[in-house]
Amino acid sequence: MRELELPKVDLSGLDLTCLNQKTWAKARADIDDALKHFGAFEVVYDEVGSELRGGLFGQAVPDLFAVPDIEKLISASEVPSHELGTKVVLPSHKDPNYISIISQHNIGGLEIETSNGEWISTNPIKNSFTVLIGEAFMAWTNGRFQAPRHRVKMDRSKERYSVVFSTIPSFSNDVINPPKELVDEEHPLLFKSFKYYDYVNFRFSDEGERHNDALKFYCDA
Ligand SMILES: O=C(O)CCC(=O)C(=O)O
Ligand SMILES: [Fe+2]
Repeated sequence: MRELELPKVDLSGLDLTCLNQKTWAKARADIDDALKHFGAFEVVYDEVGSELRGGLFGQAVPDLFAVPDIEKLISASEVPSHELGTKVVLPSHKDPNYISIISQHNIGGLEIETSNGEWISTNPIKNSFTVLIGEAFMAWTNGRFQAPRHRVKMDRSKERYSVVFSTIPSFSNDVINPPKELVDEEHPLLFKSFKYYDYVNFRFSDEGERHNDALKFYCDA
């Protein structure tokens, strides 16, 4: 059986000052298709060069983990030898935010769940990032795009770094409401408008953690 793969969208060389070019129209259509089907895609972007990545993973991230308090956290999670082997180290979840752009270094392990419950392994290459949408963006699109569940599975004896760039609403203007163009008879409103940070507080509360679909419970229309 062929292994499932996330769709790849190549944005290398696209001119950011000229968004009405044909190449952008194709990129937008590819992204729209990927987000409708998977809520995620692999973006190839050569402009983030190996030097920048090298600086991030070769220096900035290890330096961060060398800070004493962070080191304590790492050693607290050192793995007993009987638990070695490939395991889920970050349980399946949806991100609450708009968009996560994830860069994995050397050791992959991020997996995305499809709508029929299959898991897709990501295969990050040197010039790619995994992009996935969160619950706030799903609500803003009135469910046109689904926020995918994802998890990290890896051999726990290895050292893995990943960096997540996350887009979130501003503190002063955090009400999530779909634009009126995305709500009509065929697409009735799915989520009542909600304040993002109130939802995040609920999501990570004991009660919120008990719900498999916290967003639906919190603001189902
Ligand atoms: O480490 C990764 O690849 C993913 C991390 C993640 O899903 C998260 O921080 O929400
Ligand atoms: Fe996540």
